[in-house]
This record gives sequence, structure tokens and C-alpha cells, in this order.
Amino acid sequence: MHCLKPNKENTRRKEKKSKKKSFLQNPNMSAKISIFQALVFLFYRFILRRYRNSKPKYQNGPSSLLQSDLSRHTLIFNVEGALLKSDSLFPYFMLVAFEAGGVIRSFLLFILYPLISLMSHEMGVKVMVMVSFFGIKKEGFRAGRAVLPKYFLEDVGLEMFEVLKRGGKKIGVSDDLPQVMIEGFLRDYLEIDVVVGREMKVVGGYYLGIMEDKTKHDLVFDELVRKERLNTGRVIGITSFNTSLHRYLFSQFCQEIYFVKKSDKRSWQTLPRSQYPKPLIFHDGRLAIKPTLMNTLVLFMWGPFAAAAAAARLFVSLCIPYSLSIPILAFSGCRLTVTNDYVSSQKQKPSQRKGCLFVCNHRTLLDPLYVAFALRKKNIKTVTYSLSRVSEILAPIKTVRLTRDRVSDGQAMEKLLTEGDLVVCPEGTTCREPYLLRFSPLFTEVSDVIVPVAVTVHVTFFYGTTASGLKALDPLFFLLDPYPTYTIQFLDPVSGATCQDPDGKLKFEVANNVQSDIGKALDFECTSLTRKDKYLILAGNNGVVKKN
Ligand SMILES: O=P(O)(O)OC[C@H](O)CO
Repeated sequence: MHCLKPNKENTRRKEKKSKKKSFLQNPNMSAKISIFQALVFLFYRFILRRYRNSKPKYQNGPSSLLQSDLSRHTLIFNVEGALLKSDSLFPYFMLVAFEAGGVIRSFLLFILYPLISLMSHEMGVKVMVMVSFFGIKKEGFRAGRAVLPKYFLEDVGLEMFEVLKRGGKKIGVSDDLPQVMIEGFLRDYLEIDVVVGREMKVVGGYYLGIMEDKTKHDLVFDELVRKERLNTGRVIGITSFNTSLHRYLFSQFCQEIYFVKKSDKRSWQTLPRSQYPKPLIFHDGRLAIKPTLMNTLVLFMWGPFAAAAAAARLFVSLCIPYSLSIPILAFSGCRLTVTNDYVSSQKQKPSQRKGCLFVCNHRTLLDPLYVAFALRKKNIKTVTYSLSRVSEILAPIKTVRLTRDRVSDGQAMEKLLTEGDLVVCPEGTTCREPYLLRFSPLFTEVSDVIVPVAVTVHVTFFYGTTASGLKALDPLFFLLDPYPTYTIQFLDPVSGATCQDPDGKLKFEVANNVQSDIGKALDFECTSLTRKDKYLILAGNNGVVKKN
């Protein structure tokens, strides 16, 4: 957040403003205020409106701005009123309640919703903030940067985005949404220069569930726009008819104000992923579906069935032979599609000294298990890095922990290959979106032949991965999903880098080629991002697992 330099004039203005507010907000006080004071106040407002700013030009819909050159202008827009397509803020507070607070808190928000919908808009927002934030540790709150951007981006109106793209400086203001919910999305993904959301009250490092007074928020806004006017001289406001308070503030400072109507929003398209100013590669949280009121109802109704389905699926995958478990799992909704079946296309050499090295991209911790399903082999092993103890115990195939020491990890992989087939995920961490992270080249040095495996996963309700949550629950969330679907594609084998590699470049070439082959097969973009990059964004740490 920006800092405001206090000065005498500011303080005087703030005092005047807070007096003005308390007069407006407390009807009991009005009796005590003399007619003279009331006249002075009205006169003050009249003068303020008349001379502080020339009357702004009110316009309908911001689409006419698409024809103008706005590169030297400052655009101030209301986030919920003029940028987001949907009218309801419930899904965003539900995401906070579920991801930061848990299932019970989200259920409370859900059952309170009928009551919330009967309240005034302002009171409804206050209740949603209270239920979602009360008692959440400020330091550990990561949903604003790690979870919400995905959902906000999917709700941005393309037409409004086009307007913002043309602007010079861009300022996003919210009447209702806390700063911690919108700052990450607006700054990191939409490249908005200044974000003015509602500040939250914090006691002892925990959110109280109450937003700071609106007067304080308005003063920040007031100060900011005043500064902008001095800098650029031209300020354009874009808001909606519903945001009454900001309409007043906007009219104080903006030369032109554009109003977005509900009907405008309905005709807007959604910002396509290909036009995101910064790609959304990483996100966290368990929910894979936007928790609108209807979706939340379906999620809670699915809950009891999910528990039964997860228990049954776990039993089947652990205790029944693959020939039976694969069709039973498919019947329960766990689908697996195998393309370029490796087993039938390869002539197995029984005399082969070493097992086969399968190298796949990493979507969930179950990738090696699904490769085993696809090969219909139980005697297959995998190496892992951040797998929880619970997952290790439950894993129906042998898992071996990597230490991140090149020599010992290489030796461990070579030893495993002498015992049979091995599955390796050289990205070192999972990625949910159509991107491939950098492939660590260690796998290229342990086998002459490498079989690249392209993996895609689709889930409906829950993600079976997490960066900042409890990793022990990863397999459970995957099994709770109604239709967790895997697609496995075996690609043509490539040669490893076990031969002479004097300048050490070959291993990187091979690793990059395998990444590129998988990328082409899946139509995913190859990146050089690493596990560290992902954990810094999502969890605020470098993703190193403590030795135990
Ligand atoms: O997505 P991550 O970071 O939890 O990685 C999971 C992998 O299975 C690690 O071996």
C-alpha cells in the first residue's frame, strides 16, 4: 500500500471530513446540530462541488474510450462495479472461508447466505467479511495471492480490460473487497499500478473480521486521486451505478466519469486466458470449481457421497489386482485413458539387464501410480521429493525419497533401475496449468533409453495437490473428486546422456528435448520455472523439504 505523508492541511481536512461523516452517519446527532451549522455544511458542499472541480462529464458505458488515446491519462476504476463481470461477491468470500478457514467456516457462510441476501449490500458484505476472516492469522493468509487471482481473472470483462490496457496509470478501487483479497490479482496479474481496497482490523496478528472505517478508506482514495491530478492533470473514472459513495468521490476528482450498467456487463465477454498480461501458471487451494451459491450447494451435497467414494476407491486401488481394480475404479468415476499403449507397441526383452526409465510431467502425486496402471504393472518404482509420510504408506507402488544431492540421488535411481522399471517426474513439483516447468537433467544420466510420458489430469471439484496446505490430504482430495480423469500418452523413446559428455551440455539438451517432446504432445508451454519459483509465489518459501 502507498504511504501518505501527513501534513497539517491533511490533518485538518481529515478532521473536517470525519466531522462531516459522523454528521451523516449518526442521525441522533442531527438534533444537536444547529441550523447554522447545517447551513455552513451545505454551503461547504456546494462550494466544494462548484469550485474544487469543474463539473465532470458523465458518460454511459466505457466502450467509447476504446477509440481514444488514453496513454497519458489516469484511469480510476471500481473493481467489483466496473471490472468484474459477476454481481455477486459471495464466491470470493467463500473461497477465503474454505481455503483459509476450512470446511466448517465455509458451511457457516453457506447457511448464512439466505440471511445475508436479505440484508443491505453493505451489511451483507460486513457479515461475509466477518465469517471468512475472523480469527485468520494475518501472516499466514495466502489466499489473496495464491488462490483468488485464478477466479478473479476468470471474471474479468474483456471490454473493460481493453479500456484499461489503453490507459496510462491505472488505479483500482474497491468499496467492498479487502485489500488482501484484491491486491495480488490486480498488481501481479493485471499490472494495475495502485490498488485501494478496504483495510482490515488486526489484533495480535489475527484478523478481527472487521474492515476499517469507510471514512479512512475514502481519505486514502481522496488523497491518492488528488496526487494523481497534480501529476497527470487528467483523470477518468469508471464505476457503476451501485457504488454510491465512490460516485460522490469520483465526481470530485474525475473530469469524465463512465458508468457501467448491469446490462453492459452481461454483454461483456470474459477475458481469454491468452490475453492475460501475465500468465497464470501457479495457483493453490483445494477447490477446482468457483464456489457460486449453486456450486457450493452441490459441493456440500456431494460431501457424504465423496467420503464413501474415496474410501471405496482407496480400498480397491490398494487391495485388488489391476486387472479388476482399473475397471472398478473407472466405474466409480476415476477414468484413465491411455494413448500410444507402450506395452503393446514395445517388444519386451526379458533378458534386459536394466528396467525402463519412464519420464513424465508432474500433475499430481499419483502420476507414477497411473503410469503403473497404464502399463498394468505393479512392480514399478518411483522417486519422490515432498511426498507426505501418509502418502508413502498408502502408495501401492514402492516410493524412494530423493535428497536433492545429485550424486546420491543418481545412485539411488540407478539402483532402482537394476531392480525394474522406474517412473521419474523431473519437474520436481506439480503444475496445474498447461505449462511445463524446467526438467532437472539428473534422469538423463541414469539410463541409455528414456521413455517420455505425457500426462494430463482433469478434476471437477477438488485439486489433489497443494503448496501451502497439508500434503497428507493430497490423495484424499483427489479421491474425493467425482471424476478424477487421467490421460497417459507414451512417446517415442529417446537416448539418455550416459555416453561421453565432456562439456556436460548433453544432459541439459536431452532434458530439454524430453520437456519439449512432452510439451508438443500436450500442447503445453515449456518454461524454465522451478519448484523454488512455485513455492515462492504460492507458499512464501523456497520449497525445500526439511530433512527428517
Ligand atoms: O507438488 P508438490 O511440490 O507437492 O510435489 C509433489 C511431488 O510428488 C514431489 O515428489
